[in-house]
Amino acid sequence: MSEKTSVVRYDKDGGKVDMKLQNEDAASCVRLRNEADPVGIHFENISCSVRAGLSFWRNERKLILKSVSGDFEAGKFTAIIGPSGSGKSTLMDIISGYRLKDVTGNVYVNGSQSNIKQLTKKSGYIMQDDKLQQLLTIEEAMMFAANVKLRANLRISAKRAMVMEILKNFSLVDHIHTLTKNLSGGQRKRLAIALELISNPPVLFLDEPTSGLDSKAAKQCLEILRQLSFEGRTVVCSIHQPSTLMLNLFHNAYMLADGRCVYQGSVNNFLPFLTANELECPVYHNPVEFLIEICVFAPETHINGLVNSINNGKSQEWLDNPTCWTSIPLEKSRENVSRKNSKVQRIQYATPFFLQLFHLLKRIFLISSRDRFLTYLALGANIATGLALGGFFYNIGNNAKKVFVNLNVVFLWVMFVMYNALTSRVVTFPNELPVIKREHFNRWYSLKAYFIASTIGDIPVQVICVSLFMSIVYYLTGQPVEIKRFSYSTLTLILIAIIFQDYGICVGTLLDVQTGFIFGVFSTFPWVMFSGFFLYARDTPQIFRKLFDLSIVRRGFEAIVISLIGFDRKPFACYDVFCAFRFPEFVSRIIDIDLDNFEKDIMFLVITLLITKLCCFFALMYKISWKR
Ligand SMILES: Nc1ncnc2c1ncn2[C@@H]1O[C@H](COP(=O)(O)OP(=O)(O)OP(=O)(O)O)[C@@H](O)[C@H]1O
Repeated sequence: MSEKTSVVRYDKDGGKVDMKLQNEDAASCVRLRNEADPVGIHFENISCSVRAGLSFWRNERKLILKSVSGDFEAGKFTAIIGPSGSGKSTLMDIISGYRLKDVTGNVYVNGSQSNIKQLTKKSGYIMQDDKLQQLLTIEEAMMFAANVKLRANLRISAKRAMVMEILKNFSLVDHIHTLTKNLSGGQRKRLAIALELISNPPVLFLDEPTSGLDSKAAKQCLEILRQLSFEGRTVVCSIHQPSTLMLNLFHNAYMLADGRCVYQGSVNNFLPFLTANELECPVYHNPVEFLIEICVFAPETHINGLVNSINNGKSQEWLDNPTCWTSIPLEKSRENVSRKNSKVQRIQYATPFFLQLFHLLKRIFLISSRDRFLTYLALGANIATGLALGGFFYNIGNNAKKVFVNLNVVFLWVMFVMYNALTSRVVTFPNELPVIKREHFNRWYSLKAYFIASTIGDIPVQVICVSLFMSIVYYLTGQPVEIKRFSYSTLTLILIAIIFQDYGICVGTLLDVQTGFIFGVFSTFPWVMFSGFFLYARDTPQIFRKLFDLSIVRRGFEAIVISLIGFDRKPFACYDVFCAFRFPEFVSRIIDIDLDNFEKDIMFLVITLLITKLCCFFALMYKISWKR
């Protein structure tokens, strides 16, 4: 029998439970913690420019980082400080590999030949406004991270033990069953760090981890980070204006002013550096605040003096134990931070594709089951609209006198399903984007796995909502009670819903909520105009006729009309002496619909769906991977 080790776990109420852990699990847990090698980062002549102004014609550019150099020493806790807008986040984005566009310069990692993707592989980046999955508990969020970020062959009990150990260090065990949306700001920040620590990256980048926290929570957060650096990690965090107490928690400081380096060195050398530059920091004055004030208010010449004194970050004079970077063979270790080079290597994930897919799907269904409000809202909207339309147009489906009213109702079905699917995704998807961005950038899972999981996860929602809506409205409006006709028209509406849902995701990916909403609704206008409902193709000039064939609304509308009045439907019932529109073929000719087009329409919708899916994927890729 294998030996067991005692590990403390916590039950639902936060009480301690003695968990017997297989010795192998304990060993894997320890092994994982010790796997990281210290990583030192050196960067040289990093510049970054952005477009200045909105003119498309003139390519005016503004330099936001001006050839800065510096060192983030292995196993040290370094603060990037500086006035607002000095370029702290930009520098962090560049060194972490998050920003690749319009960047020049070199990054050296431990002196070995590497590129920016290799550094990304070794690091975790916790962004300023890190968005977490709101509807997962701390334990679920951590276990999801453990499942996708740790080796697949690691036992679940080992993963669990590791999660509990990290949570214990972050004082989060008492809240493991609390939903992340209910956590305090400090707890959320700690959870964001804990999530990245699961894969034990040797480098951690944190953009303003203390923003929005009170001084106690900020200090607690920095103490944890300092502790992580003692364990051999290189921890770099940007911080706006640290108090003296906070500053003393860091080993090194790297200070920027107007995109240039004005100080690099140990925190202890801050005052001697000021004195060496003939700047006398008043007693009881925070030296960082003092230097920031100088950078903000003093004339340009003063800043130039500081930049020259520190050689824009190249000088290592004020670091306690400067690394001898000159011993590195530059040709081998040098790596330009350009996109071209960074794309050479493919990202590797800890778990295989299908496992990523499995865990993502599990999370999607868990979140959907928790998102009661949205679920009830979606179901409620479909039931209410179905009842309203069914009530207004009660039992008209077989009435020869109301044939055209019935067609209006069908068009309303299409409009409802289309706008419902489109707007719901335009509004909700931008909230999901930052989470995907963070998780994908930190190599939790591939974009392909996420996309396929979310596609599969969205299908049941659309199928249930549309089927529910159709069951009500189809029955109440008195359409033919035939399974074939009902299933054909429902299938068509489901296809329309999925196409417009994907279109909504595309728009929501590329635009913000307000612009996306306006653009999304407005851009459907051509499809509606050429739907053949307001205007028949035969009444328009020849050159516009093809547009009717390309309209998704037209094809969807036509397919539903055919499933209702096509397939050799019997004449409509006539309750008057004479009814002009008793025969479905005659009606179809009047409304310019060919009753043999059903397969073609469905084929068109399926191809459009595939194209929209591809567009969605590329939009996501553009936003998350390429536009960096
Ligand atoms: N895409 C962009 N287009 C135009 N200007 C930009 C862009 N990105 C950054 N900037 C500008 O670059 C400068 C540096 O921005 P950055 O966010 O790095 O500053 P920061 O030091 O982190 O500021 P804060 O402490 O306020 O967060 C700012 O003036 C900012 O307006």
